[in-house]
Amino acid sequence: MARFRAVKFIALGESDARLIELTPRVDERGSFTRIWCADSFAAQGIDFRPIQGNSSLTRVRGTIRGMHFQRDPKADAKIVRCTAGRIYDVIVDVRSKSPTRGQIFVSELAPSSATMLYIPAGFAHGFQTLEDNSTVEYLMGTEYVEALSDGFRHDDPMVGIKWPEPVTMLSARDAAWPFLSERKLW
Ligand SMILES: Cc1cn([C@H]2C[C@H](O)[C@@H](COP(=O)(O)OP(=O)(O)O[C@H]3O[C@H](C)C(=O)[C@H](O)[C@H]3O)O2)c(=O)[nH]c1=O
Repeated sequence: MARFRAVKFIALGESDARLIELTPRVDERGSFTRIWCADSFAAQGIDFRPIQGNSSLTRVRGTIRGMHFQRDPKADAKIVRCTAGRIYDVIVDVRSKSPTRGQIFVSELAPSSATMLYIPAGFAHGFQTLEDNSTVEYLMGTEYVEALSDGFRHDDPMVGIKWPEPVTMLSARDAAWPFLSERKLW
């Protein structure tokens, strides 16, 4: 029985976030790709178990979703994958005691790249779409708790994220986050 070739975990800077290179198995019908494998994550020392799966469709290029995170005790680790279109994905370490606190890590995700992103609990996450009709699939390590849902502005000067394109759409909630200078986040 042919074994699946292992996926490849690539560290993002000095952080515990990982870009994961998947291994599509191609044949004349198309391809088959293993997305989640407990053994692969355990072998990397990553304690992550999917609890919930989500999918978002974003119709207009240039839309930004984020920056979002869930507060303790339900800080959410997640696996993120772009299954249609293309996204400029941004994570920011908001853990007050982390050696990479406040650091920004950027990845471009698209179906063709056969990659996905492991985002540990304690990171804020957001993305800007680089094509119309971009779909993002998530595996979440905790359930969604609206009361613990939190975030900050995509253009918060205390963070300094550089987005690649003009912003075309933003939810009212994402436009209304307080500036970090008005709150103590880390
Ligand atoms: C996250 C979530 C949301 N919802 C409900 C709440 C709203 O009624 C609706 C849309 O939620 P929201 O506007 O927060 O969707 P996004 O702006 O795409 O938020 C996501 O975008 C950034 C980039 C992320 O990393 C998070 O996964 C998530 O916060 O779905 C649920 O029912 N379950 C959930 O797990």
